[in-house]
Amino acid sequence: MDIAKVIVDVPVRSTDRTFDYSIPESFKVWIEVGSRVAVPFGHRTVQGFVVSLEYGDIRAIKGIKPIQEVLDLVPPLSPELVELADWMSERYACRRISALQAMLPTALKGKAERLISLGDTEPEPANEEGTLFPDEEWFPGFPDTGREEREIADFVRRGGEVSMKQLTRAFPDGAETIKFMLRRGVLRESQSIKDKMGKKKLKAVDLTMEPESAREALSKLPARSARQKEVLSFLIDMEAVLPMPLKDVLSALQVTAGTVKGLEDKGLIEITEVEVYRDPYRGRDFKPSDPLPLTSEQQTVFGRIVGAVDRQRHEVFLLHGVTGSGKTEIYLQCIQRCVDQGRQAVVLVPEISLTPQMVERFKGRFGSGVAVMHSRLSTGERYDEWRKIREGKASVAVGARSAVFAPFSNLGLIIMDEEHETSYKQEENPRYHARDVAVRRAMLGDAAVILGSATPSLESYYAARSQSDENFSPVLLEMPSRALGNQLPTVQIVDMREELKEGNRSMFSRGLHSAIQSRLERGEQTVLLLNRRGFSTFVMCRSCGYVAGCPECDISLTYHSRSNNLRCHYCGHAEPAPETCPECGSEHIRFFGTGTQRVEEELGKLFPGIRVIRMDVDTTTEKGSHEKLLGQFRDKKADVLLGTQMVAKGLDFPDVTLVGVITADSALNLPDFRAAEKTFQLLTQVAGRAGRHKLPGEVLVQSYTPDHYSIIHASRHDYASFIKEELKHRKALHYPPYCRLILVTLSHEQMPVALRMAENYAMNIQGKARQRRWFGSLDKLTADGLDLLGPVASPLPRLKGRYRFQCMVKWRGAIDAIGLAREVAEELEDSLRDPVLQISIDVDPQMLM
Ligand SMILES: Nc1ncnc2c1ncn2[C@@H]1O[C@H](COP(=O)(O)OP(=O)(O)OP(=O)(O)O)[C@@H](O)[C@H]1O
Ligand SMILES: [Zn+2]
Ligand SMILES: [Zn+2]
Repeated sequence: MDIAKVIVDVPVRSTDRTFDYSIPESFKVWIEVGSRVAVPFGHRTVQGFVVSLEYGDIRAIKGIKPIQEVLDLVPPLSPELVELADWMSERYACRRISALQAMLPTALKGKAERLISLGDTEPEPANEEGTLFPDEEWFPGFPDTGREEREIADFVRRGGEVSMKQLTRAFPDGAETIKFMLRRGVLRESQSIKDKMGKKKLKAVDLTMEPESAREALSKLPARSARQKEVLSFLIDMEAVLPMPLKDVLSALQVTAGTVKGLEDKGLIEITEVEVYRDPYRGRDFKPSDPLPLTSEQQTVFGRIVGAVDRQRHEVFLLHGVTGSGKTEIYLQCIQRCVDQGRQAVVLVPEISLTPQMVERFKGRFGSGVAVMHSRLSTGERYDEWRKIREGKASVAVGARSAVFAPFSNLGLIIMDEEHETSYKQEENPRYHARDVAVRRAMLGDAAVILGSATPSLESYYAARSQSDENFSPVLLEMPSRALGNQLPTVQIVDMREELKEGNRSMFSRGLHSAIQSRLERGEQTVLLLNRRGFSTFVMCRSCGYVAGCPECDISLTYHSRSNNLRCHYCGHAEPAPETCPECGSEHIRFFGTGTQRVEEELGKLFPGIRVIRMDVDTTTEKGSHEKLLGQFRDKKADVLLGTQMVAKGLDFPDVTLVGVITADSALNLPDFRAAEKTFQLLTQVAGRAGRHKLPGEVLVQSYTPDHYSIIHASRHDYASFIKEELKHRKALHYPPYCRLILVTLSHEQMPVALRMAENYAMNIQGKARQRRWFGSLDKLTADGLDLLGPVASPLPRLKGRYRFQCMVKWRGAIDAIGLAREVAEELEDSLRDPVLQISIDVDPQMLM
């Protein structure tokens, strides 16, 4: 191969294509598709990724430059991942470089670095006058410039090559001289790519000779070197585990580094550096677990999945199993099958449920072969877990969203737990959804996919049922009963309007109050969920439960305090905020809001002495705090676990018999067409925490809209009925899964400019769609086509000093709407050449901000 096609890491759109570089002879064995290289680009050296290799006559290509450096011995990306990045760039209208970068740990985000080495010119000779007057006091105005120059040259010579940073640190006042030396060619500058974080090295001690000879040397050591003799004889005994970390030697024998150094000076041992992995779970024991005999329901599902795993065939399964049905056990046994075949597996879990309990279940079964990747690890730890995967030291990766890019070479199975979770969608560029990426990656590599959930997303469930999408038609597998044979907990809905009518203004209904009381008396535990999503943005009547909604869009209006009005973020409808309830005339109409802290205080007042663990963003920022709080709750150091969404998922505590939901409705009122779906999912999940073992569970759901179908169906554990009703709404209003969305946000520092751009964008995309005969209202479009809503101000109308407007493209069918949205954006950017203008494209948005 002679030519490498490289995607360069330069943040402008015009570079979103490959550039050709020649491959120097000495690099030919190292360069593969997926290699990371340093290449000259303009006047700089930049990082790039090799995406293909070609034969060719490099002399025929004018101006072709050679690759400067290969940055890793093992390419950080596989050909499969490179192909996946290509697909992502089309699927999500993002640049190829941002897709490639999303696949790598932060530690590998290389930056160019200036390197200084000696040039051909000799430094200035010693200044004779200067040597005559060594005290440097003579002749002000004639400093010995030669001396500083020689010192700098010596420093560079010793290092061979030093970075500009090191040099200026060593000679803080030497900038002038360094510049002068560079200009005369005494020093030479080059550029290289330096990683953000290196590998961790540890000093280690090793014998320089066979134990036999070492023993002989030991006997010859003089008696006064008693400490040294002790060290040497220890090392001889430990021969099998050498090299041994220096610090372990020091602490085992209580000797100083000087003693060990003495032995090195005598040539008996050597102190080397070994690479170590920063293991975030070092020193932690995980209870080993054996495969459980499967229940018959599990057996059926397992048989179906391993059929695909054994044949190494691409197939996608949607595993719909109620809470506690034993989905995790299925995951574990499928992984085992996959690993037995010499392939690897990835388990994706939502960040928030990547609890120690979860990690323990995988580490307990597969030991150190499990790499864990999540955002609470340090950059170094994450890098090392990633390396463990790339270097073949792990065969299972458990992690959040980005673990879908785990650099396995022969991935056979991808599992996505709680597949309905919105956190699988990345909200910043590249705006990918890990579910789609997982399915695509598995397709490229003949791997199986399991999407598991007690409440599958409408998109997945609909796709499984209709089998109409050729790229995504999962096989539906159901597990309707719990693995331990116990019942799902009973759920009671408490009408909070009634409570208010009867004079109870507290946030706890009488029912929930007495339920907590009885748990305290029986020594059982309670989980309390405060759903904070959507608080204080909507207007609700406390007397009748009325919520102000948009007459056009069937979603709630958002309150804007500055203008004191209510607005719809889909269509732009606005109206003044009401003083009294338009339904019942009550004055108890207000903006809703309650924090976990207030609930905690209230608990303390109502139940003196109650022990509460509060889990929310405030109490879990510190590293390890999550683990600590849950550990305390498991050890029964508290009666109540109170928290936000975090307490709803994945927890499996035997003594939790009561789950209380403070207000079920808050998320219902978000300006989001998925509000009902999210409410149903959250209630089902949190209810599933109760009565998972021997003791039966009870769930109390407080609500101001107890008749809402999402709440009623959740209380009956009736997924099918909920889906049926929700699909009806989606169909009538043309929302996914009956169409797809692209959210285009345009922002600028100047409001009128931003607005004009957004209007232009809308006009242009409509015009082009019309030309292609795609445009029309989805009501009337029977087949393929697109419609456009907006422009309207974004729900966050001003962000970081920028005004934001959005257009929503609704489309369906086989048209290339994504390509069109991108094309119109790029044309607008090209015609304006305004660097302040930003256009972001979010395909299949989850958050409509
Ligand atoms: N075959 C089995 N035999 C005995 N116990 C089992 C079996 N399968 C699962 N269990 C136990 O049942 C409980 C629930 O299982 P698990 O946590 O895997 O369910 P899940 O479907 O993942 O639940 P959730 O969606 O609520 O997190 C666990 O305590 C688990 O150890
Ligand atoms: Zn009212
Ligand atoms: Zn509206």
